[in-house]
Amino acid sequence: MNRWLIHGASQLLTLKGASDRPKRGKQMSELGIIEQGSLAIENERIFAVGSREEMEREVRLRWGGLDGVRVLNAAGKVVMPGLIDPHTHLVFAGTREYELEMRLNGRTYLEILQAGGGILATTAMTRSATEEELTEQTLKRLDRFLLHGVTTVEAKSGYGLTLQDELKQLRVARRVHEEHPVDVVSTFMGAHAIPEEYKHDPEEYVRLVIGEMIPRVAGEGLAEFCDVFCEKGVFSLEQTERILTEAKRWGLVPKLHADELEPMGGAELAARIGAISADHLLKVSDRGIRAMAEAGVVAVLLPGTAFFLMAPCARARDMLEAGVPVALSTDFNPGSSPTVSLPVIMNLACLNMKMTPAEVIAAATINSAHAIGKAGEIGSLEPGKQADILILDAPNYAHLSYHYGVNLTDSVFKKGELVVQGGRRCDLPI
Ligand SMILES: N=CN[C@@H](CCC(=O)O)C(=O)O
Ligand SMILES: [Zn+2]
Repeated sequence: MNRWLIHGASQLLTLKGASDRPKRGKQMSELGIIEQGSLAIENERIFAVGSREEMEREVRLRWGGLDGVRVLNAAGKVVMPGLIDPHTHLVFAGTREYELEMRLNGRTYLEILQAGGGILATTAMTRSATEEELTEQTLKRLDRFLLHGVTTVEAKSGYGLTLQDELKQLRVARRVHEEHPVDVVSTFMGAHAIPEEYKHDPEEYVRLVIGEMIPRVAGEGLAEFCDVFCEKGVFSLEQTERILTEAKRWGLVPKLHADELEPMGGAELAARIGAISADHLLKVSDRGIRAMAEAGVVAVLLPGTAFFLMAPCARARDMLEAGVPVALSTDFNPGSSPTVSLPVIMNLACLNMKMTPAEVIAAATINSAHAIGKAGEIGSLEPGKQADILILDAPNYAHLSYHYGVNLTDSVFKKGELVVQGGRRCDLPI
């Protein structure tokens, strides 16, 4: 029996009460804080949460004392749900550091893509890599996510762009999910770019995505979601709608890269088609914001991408005021956001989108869990939920957005196992 008592945190952030529906508006600032909070774990799950005194009583009653219970003293620390990253392009080969200089010299992100670079450069490198090579590189990245307090990531395919190479990426995502403590939730994104070989007949590629890729991915149970890069010169609104409609028919839940570089009506489509999230949204219209609020589509905002592409951020405050549930993500990928640090993204969300330190915590935990349909299991510290827990070396939550670029992760529990302690992996053989 695995039993832990995490004891006497200066702040324990429960984020309770939002497992059924994501937090919106003022709820985003309510973190359900327990001062001098304690939490008990039994096997993979949280079994009780409360004040120090309540938990001492509970532990005596339920466990008959502390025999066989491991105790972690969290005095002076913050205990909170493990961070959840709901939008990454985790599985790829190679890097694109040279594009930074091209962009600094005035080339735009889309120009680089249209010239066969960008996503297409990573596609070429990913196609040439073996499943073994991709697995090894992806496991390393997951280690880095974990050391930054992240316990679940969503991962998109989209650097294969052939049936076999898309399946290869998704198989790697499944394999690392099984091998690594961080949970990986998969999204099929065959419609990430038009591959070179279909440049002169993009419609033919859309037919391939719809007719062959979606049935195979869904048939093999390799993804839960389907995403499309709905953007000028990439996939049109009409093509996006066709792809996502077919995905739905196969049981894949729609997501969208929406209104990132040009206003395309992506947010409106997300609402209309019943997408679980619409992501990016730098150029979203007022109508799109209203439609998302009405339909309850989670806005996954990616201020690290805006920062790295030197673009103005999404209008987070307008979305929050309109009642759109907001989540945050790294958008980790080799082109537009090569960072694994969700805490840095939270800091950027405060400084560049004027979200508060409390709002960004709700956005990167319970609302991120909603963006990937997992809020019944993770995203808050409540009895019965998976024991995915982050302990910060800081006396209150505001430190997370304040020490920018500093990793405050002290300890991490994943499914009730202590996997990071003192900022280092502690579950590996020496
Ligand atoms: N915008 C499209 N896709 C990714 C970037 C992928 C890449 O540049 O490799 C994004 O979300 O930013
Ligand atoms: Zn993306």
